[in-house]
Amino acid sequence: MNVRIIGVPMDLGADRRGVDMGPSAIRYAGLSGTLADAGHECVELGDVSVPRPENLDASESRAKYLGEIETVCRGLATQVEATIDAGEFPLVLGGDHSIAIGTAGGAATQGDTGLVWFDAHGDFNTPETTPSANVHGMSVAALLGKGEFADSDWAHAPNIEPSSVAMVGIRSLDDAERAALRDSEVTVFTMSDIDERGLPTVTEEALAVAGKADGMHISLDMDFLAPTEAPGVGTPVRGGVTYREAHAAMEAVADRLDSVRSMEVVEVNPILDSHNKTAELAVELLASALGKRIL
Ligand SMILES: NC(=[NH2+])NCCC[C@H](N)C(=O)O
Ligand SMILES: [Mn+2]
Ligand SMILES: [Mn+2]
Repeated sequence: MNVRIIGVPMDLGADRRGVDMGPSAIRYAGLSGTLADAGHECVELGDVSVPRPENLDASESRAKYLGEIETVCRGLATQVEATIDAGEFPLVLGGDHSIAIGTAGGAATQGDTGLVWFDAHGDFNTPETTPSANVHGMSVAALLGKGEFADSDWAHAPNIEPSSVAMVGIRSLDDAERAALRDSEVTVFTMSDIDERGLPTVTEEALAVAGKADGMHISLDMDFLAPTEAPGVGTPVRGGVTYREAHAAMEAVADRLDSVRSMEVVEVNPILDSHNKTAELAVELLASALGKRIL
């Protein structure tokens, strides 16, 4: 496969600084070499430019830096679209999870699109419900045009139907977010589902939900994993999936790779990490998702 690597050093969507260094840490952990060893041609497109928060004012906003995030996501969506149009595979490195509005939005320019969201969080808040005003907690709601995002031509992606969205690994929801998810047609596989039925089964079902669409986008938030495995994330939540479970989930993605249009890994924060462990794990998981096998 021809893979184009796009970095998005975005930290405007989250409270903890440092996630902007995620793309560098993932590259430093050997991404292109690992993917080349797995038989992929990799082209490095470098980073999308992101404004520095030091020069901006986010006070009083219910969605901090939304204007800047819009500009970045519009640019990112254009690059993702161009990559798919060229017959290549966009692999996007975050940055905080607000960038998914651009990545998934770009994938959705191609038509009916499903979404698999591996995350501890639902990212289903809107500016009306958010407790933090952080846009990384709103990405799925934005893509589905919830609340204030209904009229937004850059965030709302009408080609993504809620019934083609599946979340896996969920264990932290805000009250209004939980109510909104319950009311929606999004399929949510919580950690309880994983405990009862196992991650491979649950991931298969999530891929089947998203696979009803013509193509799908895979979004991997590293806080999907237990913080013991992935300490370098800004919003860790105890009780996530294990190292081996995460690989199994990514191997299930690889089995469906023909219908995967794009993928991203987000929320790697090297400042909070231990010896780049989380970035190294991100590289391993991306390789598994793109077809690397033990034997
Ligand atoms: N992509 C993430 N890590 N999102 C965390 C979101 C946390 C919380 N639900 C919020 O809205 O602020
Ligand atoms: Mn997330
Ligand atoms: Mn998360």
